Order: sequence, then C-alpha cells, then structure tokens
Amino acid sequence: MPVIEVTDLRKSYGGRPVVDGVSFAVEEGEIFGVLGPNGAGKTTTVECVEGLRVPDSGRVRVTGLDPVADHEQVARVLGAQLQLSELQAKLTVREALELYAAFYPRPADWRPLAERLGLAPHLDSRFGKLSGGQKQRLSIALALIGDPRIVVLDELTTGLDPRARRDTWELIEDIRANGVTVLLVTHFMEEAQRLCDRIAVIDKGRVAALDTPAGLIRRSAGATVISFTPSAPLDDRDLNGLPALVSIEHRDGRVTLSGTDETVNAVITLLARTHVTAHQLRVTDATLDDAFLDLTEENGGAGPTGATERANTTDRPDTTEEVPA
Ligand SMILES: Nc1ncnc2c1ncn2[C@@H]1O[C@H](COP(=O)(O)OP(=O)(O)OP(=O)(O)O)[C@@H](O)[C@H]1O
Repeated sequence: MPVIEVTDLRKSYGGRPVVDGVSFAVEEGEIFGVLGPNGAGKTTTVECVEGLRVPDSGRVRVTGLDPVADHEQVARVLGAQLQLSELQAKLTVREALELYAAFYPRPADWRPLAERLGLAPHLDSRFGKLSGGQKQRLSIALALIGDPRIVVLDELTTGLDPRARRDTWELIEDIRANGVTVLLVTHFMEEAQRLCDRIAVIDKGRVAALDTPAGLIRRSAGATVISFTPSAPLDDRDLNGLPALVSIEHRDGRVTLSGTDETVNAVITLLARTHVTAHQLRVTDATLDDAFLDLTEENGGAGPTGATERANTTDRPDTTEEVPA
C-alpha cells in the first residue's frame, strides 16, 4: 500500500495555477524523486503532502491520513527537513537535537542518530559555526528525530560542494536502508539518477512523466550516443540513412550521432563497409539530463534539434550541474 497518495492535486496563487492536477503514489521504502525546473510547483506539492499548505482541490493522504485535518498524527509519521534559517546561530548541535526531540512523544535517541550522521564530534559546536555540509546533516538529523516512517528532503544538497553532496547521498541511502521512505525534491539530475527508485518529473504544475531513472532515459529520443573521429569523411547520405537516427552533429572533425543500439550497429557496419577507421570511438547512454530536457517544455521539448545540441554533453566528465532556469 502506498504511504503517500496524491490525487489530482490543484493549487493556485492569485488565480494562477501552480499545481495543476498532480497525481502520484509513493510506496513504502522507496526513494521517490520530485524533479522539475524552477517554479514547476515541486515545493508547493510537497508542502501539501506535509500539511503546510491547503490544496484548492484534490486528495492527499499520508499513511491514509489527511495532512491538513490530521496534522498532528501526520507530523508523527512524516519528518520534514527544517529550514536552516529557523535555527538560532548560538544554539549548539546538542541543544538543537535535545530541543527538537522534546517536540515528539516518542523521539528517536538522538545520540546514535548524531553518530550515524557524523555529528558526534560537533555536539558542542554552535550552529552558526558549522560548515554547509554539517548544517545539512543537522537538518537531516532533525527531520529524523521524531523517528518518522517518511522523510521529505527538499533541495537538500543545493549549495554543497561535490564531496559534501556525495556524503549526503550516502546518508540518504543509509536512511532508506533503515526502512524510512524518502520523498526527495531535487534540481540535480545526477542526484536523482543515483538515488531515486522512481521520479515524477513536474513541469508547469503537471506530472510530465513518472518512471524509474532508466525508464525516463529510455523515453528520451536519442537514448544512445555514438561519437568518433573518422579517418576519412563519411557520406552524409549514408549517415542520414542510418536506422533510428535522432541527430547528427559534426564538430572539429568529430561525428556525434544519437539514436538507439540499432543506430550504433549500423554505424559500425557502415564504417567497415567504407573502410573508414573510427578514432576515439565512444558509445554512451543518454543521461537523465537528456531525458529531462526532452520532457520539460521550457527547454525546447523533444526533437532532433534539441538532441543534437545535447549529444555532445554526454561525453562530459561526472558533473553535478544545476538545471538551467
Ligand atoms: N505563497 C505564494 N504566493 C504566490 N506565489 C507563490 C507562493 N509560493 C510559490 N509561489 C509561486 O508558485 C510557483 C511554484 O512555486 P514552487 O516553489 O512550488 O516551485 P518549485 O518547483 O519548488 O520551484 P523551485 O525549484 O524554484 O523551488 C512559482 O512561480 C512561485 O513563485
């Protein structure tokens, strides 16, 4: 049975719909991602799940409870990440943990929690003196202190350096390994791809797609990208005739094609037939970035032109770029 159910959720501000019929269900034990461009309605959606906003219409249930009508009971099963600005700079880590534990009838023991989150050496440090990563870990600890079944993490790793971000990912996996369901709002494709079992891509207040990361990538128009530098020019007619081809790009003597495995096999056959050698041949899968751009309208939507530009980006090293607004 799903632990979170959102059905046809709608919310407008000043007559402008920002959540426009969103539906999804999160199963127990999942890391479920909510991904989308700026202003897509992600935070509004999860705040309705947390009971912090009242929907205009639609139905939200958290373990069968209504987050608005049954707010207190929902607060016991659902841990929300604290806005870090709400913590006083002079409060120590220990004081913050003790204070927040006191809000719950059956809190988790904060000591092992602090240990697990690497906060044990910093118990006497004041909040204002913590690094960005330590602050984030404290905010996760405070979200978990009520011993919730579900935790909502919104833009958890924004502003963290790559190492702190990776450490935080391990923590999130660790939280799930302890049986907690995670609802994760993120901008970072790599984060969503690495962590989430399923992702709802939200665009302009609607669910543009809901699938596993691999499923979203498969939907992307050019799911496989092959690039090489040919030893002699290839005939454009041959390239354009390749099966399942989505895009072709020529740059600095290098050819980059996106399509499917069928395209890749046909290119290899073409190279053999024309006795052309492919130098620095690379075959890569499209990334969630590519799928995201295909699925969200503001970035140009699906189509060969968009895919052509992106074909190049798959060769990039392991980056954690934010989605352009
Ligand atoms: N209280 C409010 N009053 C009026 N407009 C609001 C309010 N809260 C949010 N909005 C607007 O609703 C839209 C959706 O906001 P929301 O924060 O849900 O999006 P988001 O997908 O989380 O965006 P981001 O990734 O930028 O945080 C935005 O245009 C935002 O400016």
